[in-house]
Parts: sequence; C-alpha cells; structure tokens
Amino acid sequence: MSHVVTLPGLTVTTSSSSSSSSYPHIHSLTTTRLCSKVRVSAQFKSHDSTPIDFCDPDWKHKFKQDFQERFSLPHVTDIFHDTPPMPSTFCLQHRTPMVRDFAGSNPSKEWRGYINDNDRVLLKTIYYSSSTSAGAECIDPGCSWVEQWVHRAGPREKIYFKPEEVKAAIVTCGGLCPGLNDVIRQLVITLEAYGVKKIVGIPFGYRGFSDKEFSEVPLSRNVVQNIHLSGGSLLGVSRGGPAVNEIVDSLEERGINMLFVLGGNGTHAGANAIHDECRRRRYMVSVIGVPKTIDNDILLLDKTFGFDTAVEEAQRAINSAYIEAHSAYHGIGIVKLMGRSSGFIAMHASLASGQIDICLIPEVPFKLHGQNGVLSHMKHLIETKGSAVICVAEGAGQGLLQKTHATDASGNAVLGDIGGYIQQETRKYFKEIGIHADIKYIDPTYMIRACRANASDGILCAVLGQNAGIVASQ
Ligand SMILES: Nc1ncnc2c1ncn2[C@@H]1O[C@H](COP(=O)(O)OP(=O)(O)OP(=O)(O)O)[C@@H](O)[C@H]1O
Ligand SMILES: O=P(O)(O)OC[C@H]1O[C@](O)(CO)[C@@H](O)[C@@H]1O
Ligand SMILES: [Mg+2]
Repeated sequence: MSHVVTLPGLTVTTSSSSSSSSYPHIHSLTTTRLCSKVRVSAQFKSHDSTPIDFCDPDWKHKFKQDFQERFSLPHVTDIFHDTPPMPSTFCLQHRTPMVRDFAGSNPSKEWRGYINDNDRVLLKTIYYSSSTSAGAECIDPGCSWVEQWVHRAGPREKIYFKPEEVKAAIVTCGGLCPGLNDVIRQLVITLEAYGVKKIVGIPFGYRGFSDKEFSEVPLSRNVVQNIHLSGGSLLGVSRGGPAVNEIVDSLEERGINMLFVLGGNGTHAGANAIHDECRRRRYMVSVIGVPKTIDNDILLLDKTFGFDTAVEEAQRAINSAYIEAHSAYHGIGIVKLMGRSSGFIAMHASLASGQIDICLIPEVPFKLHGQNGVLSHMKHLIETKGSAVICVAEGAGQGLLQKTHATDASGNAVLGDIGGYIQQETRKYFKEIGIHADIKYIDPTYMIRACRANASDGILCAVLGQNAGIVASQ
C-alpha cells in the first residue's frame, strides 16, 4: 500500500509505514544480459511502480525526473489559476529586530529570511563507490551517484491566503506521541505571526468533525503558551470516525480553509482523501500534514518527533528490568517497547542503555525454541552471567502468536502481546529444564507515549509546527 505523507514544505509519496528505511520491500527486476539480473528496492522504483530499466542510457535522467514529480508540491494555483499572490505578512512584521536595524539600514531590503522557490535539500549525502561498501544503498548495480532533491521548507515572499480571511483548524488523530502539544503550540504562534485571527482545535481527532457533542476549541497564543509542558494532546485524539465526505461537509459548514492534521499513516491517508475531495468540490482549502510516528518508521526522514523522547524514556524501563534481573537469583527481565513494524525504538533504547542482552525486532525473524532459539540463549546467559535482559519491539515475532484478526476502530490489526508470550514461554522452558528463573515483565508503552517531549524533540516539533504554519499560506 502506498500513501502520501505531506510534510511541511514537501510532499513525499512513501511506501506504507511498515517498510522502514532500513528494510524496504524488495522487488525483482529482469533486465537484458548486458545489464544482468538485479534487484531493486521499492524506494528506487519509478513513480508508477514500473521498475527502472538500467539498459536505457537515459535512466538516470528519467529517474531524477520521476523523483522530482513525486516530490512536486501541490499548489492552490494548480486549481484556482487566478488566485493572486500577495506579499508575505509573516517575517517582515514579526521578526525580532537585528542589531543592524538599529544602525539605520532599511530592514525590509536587508533581510534575507525568505526561501527561494527553487531552493532544494539534498537527501543522500554519502557517495558509495561500490555496492559492496558497508551500508551501501545503491539504485543500480554500478552504484551510480544520483542526486535526490526535495523542496526546502520555509517562508516564501508571496502568500496566497489573506490572513484575515483564514479560518485554520488543527486536529490530532491516532495514538498519542510526545510532542503533539509542542507542534500545536508552534503552529498557533506561527499562524498568529501571519496575522491569522481565527484558529480552532477540533476535539478528539476526525471524530470531532461529526460528533455533535464536541465543539471547536478556540486557540490563541495565550491558550497554547504552556501546553508543551505536558504530554498528550490538548485537543485529544481518537481512532475511527466519520467518512471523508462528512469531514469535508463539516469543513465547508465551519468555513475552514486551512486544515492541519497531526497523525500517522491512517491520518495522512485521511488527509489525502480530504484534499482530493476538496479539490473535487473546488473548495479552496490548504491541507497540511505533520507526520507523527513515535516508531520513526518513515522512509527518507532522519527522525520523526517523539522518537527521541521515547528512546530516552525507555531507558527507565530497561534500567528497572536490569536492576530487577541483577538483584534476583537467575533473574530475567523482559521489556516490551513500541514498534508495530519497525524496531528503531527497541534498537536505539537497547544500544543506549548498554544493559540489554537480546533485542528482538520485527525486521528480523527469530525462533524461541530449539538449538539456536532465544530460550537456549537465555539459558546460556543465566549459566554464564547469572541474569538476562531482553528488549522486544511490539511487532516482533508476531508469527509465533495465534492470529486474532481483531482490528481497532481505524481498521489497524491488533497485535498479539509478544512480551507476555515470551514471559510465559520462558517460565515454561526453565521449569522444564529444571533451572530456577525469576522472570519480570515490563510493558511501559503508555507511560512512554504520554510523556512530555524532551528538549531535542521540543525543538524538532517547533520547527515542524512553524513550517506547517508557513507552508499553509503559500
Ligand atoms: N484510508 C483512510 N482513509 C481515510 N481516513 C482514514 C484512513 N485510514 C485511517 N483513517 C482515519 O485516520 C484516523 C487515524 O488513523 P489511525 O488510527 O490508523 O492512526 P494513525 O494516524 O495511523 O496514527 P498511529 O501512528 O497512532 O497509528 C482515524 O480517524 C481513521 O478513521
Ligand atoms: O492502544 P492504542 O491507543 O490504540 O494504540 C496502540 C498503538 O499505538 C502506537 O502507540 C502507535 O501510536 C503503537 O505503538 C500501538 O500499537
Ligand atoms: Mg498508523
């Protein structure tokens, strides 16, 4: 499945969030003898999913062109051709004066705070000279250097929405993630900096558009000033909810012409559908997505907000498991961390803690029983070290569990409790082999998810919130 993730300042078509950047789906590709048989990963396939023909001498040029198309930003003038641009109301009015302003120079002429529409950011910075080079990510068998550019986010000189005619709405959907409040806060501050007066929050995700018992939350700098000091979302979140048509009807009724959605893959599938429906109705709305995934599982992004906090917070759970395991005779600690389809949190938390003996992630299949199974390695650890600490990502080893086919309100598969399963099997195993084991299982999922963003995530959220606010008007 493919979905569109709209980042502030750029639109990225990615494969489903289940394919993490390190483990993209692999597709085979047959070429002529000269070019030999090669395999190419999904992220290097062309826009319309046709594999790249490396025998074509022009393939590099075509690849770049295709890449550019994938990353082209939709603009209001694509549909409303006659929308007149106007000078930005953002930076010139609200920036902090600089020292040279006081020296009598003309600030509006001197100031270089705008982004040129043609500014680009280079995505990959490592040049791999061969496909056998450690960690090489190659497009073709010869590992050619192909530049991949995306648009640079930031304020432009011209805007297309008059601030006094804007009604902006913010909605947070899916599960919680540290930093949601930080993004909301910065968004409101940025919109106000443009001169937008009507800013509202939609309560409890997309449900807030249809459920009559919820009313809009008026937002202003005063309201959001301190919301980043606590976790969660000021607006609340939810899964499931109304159909896209209903949401767009509600946008029209409320006169909303800027919609900011903060959420994961489901939320963005919704945002994409909302955008398409608004386009179909010729209803002029800027729909901006801020990708939220605590799991850090978006291709092309170095880090998503909330991930850093989650890794940091997970240290507490790991440390507790370690202390418990080391204080008990033959102690075994099991910690389950988030990561539906990727093990970034589990891996990073394990590496940072230095206290984990076994880290299990969805990307790497494993077996519990048998000669090379996790349980026999635990036995080895107990015999050699006297204790063992295991970190498991929630999506790891799902094949070992009985499928329930249960789904949540949004249609996401409800995962089995791999941590609980490992705990049970460990208990049985050590009983069977007649070795004492004291097993403790910690699942800190909701304690981590509900945390306030740490400093590094706070800054990332501020940048995202600001760019989301900026990109909406231009
Ligand atoms: N394909 C879709 N089209 C329209 N709306 C969708 C789609 N998928 C999900 N949604 C809506 O998006 C919202 C959030 O979806 P979901 O619960 O899957 O969370 P998410 O955004 O993926 O975040 P998380 O990372 O927490 O899972 C829900 O209200 C759901 O109804
Ligand atoms: O219990 P909830 O709120 O549906 O969320 C559970 C899921 O949400 C996540 O925390 C992602 O937001 C997953 O790690 C987890 O599987
Ligand atoms: Mg999701």
